[in-house]
Amino acid sequence: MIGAPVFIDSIWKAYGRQTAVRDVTLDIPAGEFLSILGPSGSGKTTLLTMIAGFESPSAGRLIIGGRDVTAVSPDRRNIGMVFQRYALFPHLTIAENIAFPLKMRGIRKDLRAERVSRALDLVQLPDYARRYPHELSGGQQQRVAVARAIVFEPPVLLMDEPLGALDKKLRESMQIEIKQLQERLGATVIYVTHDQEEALTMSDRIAVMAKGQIAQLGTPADIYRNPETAFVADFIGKMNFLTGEFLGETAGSQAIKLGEDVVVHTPSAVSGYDRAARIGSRVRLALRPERLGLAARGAGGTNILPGQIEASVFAGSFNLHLVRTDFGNREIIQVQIPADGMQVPFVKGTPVDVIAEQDGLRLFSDVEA
Ligand SMILES: Nc1ncnc2c1ncn2[C@@H]1O[C@H](COP(=O)(O)OP(=O)(O)OP(=O)(O)O)[C@@H](O)[C@H]1O
Repeated sequence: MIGAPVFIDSIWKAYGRQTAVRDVTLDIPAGEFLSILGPSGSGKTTLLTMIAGFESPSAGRLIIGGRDVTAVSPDRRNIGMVFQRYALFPHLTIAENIAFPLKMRGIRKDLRAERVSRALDLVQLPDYARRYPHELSGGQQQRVAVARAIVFEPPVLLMDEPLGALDKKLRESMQIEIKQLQERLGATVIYVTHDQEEALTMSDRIAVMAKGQIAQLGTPADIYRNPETAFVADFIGKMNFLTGEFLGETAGSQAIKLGEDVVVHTPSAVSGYDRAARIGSRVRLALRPERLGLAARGAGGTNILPGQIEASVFAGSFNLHLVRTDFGNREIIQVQIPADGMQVPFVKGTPVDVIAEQDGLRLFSDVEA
C-alpha cells in the first residue's frame, strides 16, 4: 500500500451561526502520521468528517492524491475509517466483517479470503476468523475494526479516537501496534485524539486545534519544547504558569520580575515573547515541572524562586513536590524530580528554593486569548 498526500485547502464549516471549522489549511505528505489534537468542541471531528465526505465544507477544497474530492461521495474517496466505537456487525463472523468492504467493492470471493487472512495477520488475530464480535475483548474488536479499515488497502486512513474506549494499558499497546502497522503499510494516517500523550507518542506531526482553527502545527518535540501560545503550552504536557512584569532584554536574555527581589532570566532566542515585548508589560512565564530543580533555602545560584513545600508525593518514576511560592500571588508550582537515588521526603512548610533552568522557560504575553 502506498499512501496518498492530503491537502486541506482553506476549509470552513458553519452550522447556522456557529463556525465549527475556521479556515483550516493542512498539507499532509503521503505516508505521514498526523494527529489532530484539541479540547472538546475544537472542531476535530468536524474536520475529519469533512475529509471522509460525510459532511461537506461551507468553503474550501479537499485534494486527496492530487484529485479534488470536495464534491465526491464518501464511498468513492477510497478512505479507511476507524471510530471510537466502530460497531462490528454482530451477526457476521470476524472474517465476514473484514470482508465486507471488499464485497462492497465487488472483489471476487477467492481473493477476498486471502486478503482477509492477511489483514487478520497484520492485526495479530490470525485465529479469530470464525468467531463472532461478542466473543472478543474490546481491544480485539478494535483491532478487527482496524483490519476492516485497511483490508482494501486505502491510501488514507482516518481514525477518530479509536482507542478512547480502552483501558490505559491496552491503549498503550494498541498505540504501538497502530503505529507499526501504519509504518508497514505506508498509509497516510489522520488521527483525532484529545489525549496529548497519545498524540506525542504516535505522530510525525501534530496539529493542535482550538476554536475551529489550527493553533500550532509541528513535530511532537517541537510543540512540546516550543509552544507558540500559552494555550498550546498548557494543553501539551504539564505546565506551571507565573505572572510577572517584563523588565527588558540585555545580551540575549530577558528579565522578568515575579515579585519583590524575585527576578528570573530567560534566553530570548527560545523563550518566545520577543514579538511585542514592552518594558513594564505583564507576561506569563511557563515552567515545565520536569525542568525545575529543588534546593534547600539560601543555597545560592540564579533563577531562584523561593517557596515552601505544600506537599511531596511519590509518583512512580518521579517525586512530585508542590511548592507554594513566597512571592506574587503565592501560587503553587509543581516540581518533578526523578525518583532515582536518595530522596529526602520533604515536610510541609519546609522552606525551599525552586531552581528554574533557563532553557526550560517560555514566555508569553498576558493578553492572548
Ligand atoms: N451537526 C452539528 N450541528 C451543529 N453544531 C455542530 C454540529 N456538529 C458539531 N457542531 C459544533 O461544532 C463544534 C465542533 O464540534 P466537533 O465535534 O468537531 O468538536 P471535537 O473537537 O471533535 O470535540 P470532541 O472532542 O468533544 O468530540 C462544537 O461547538 C459543536 O457543538
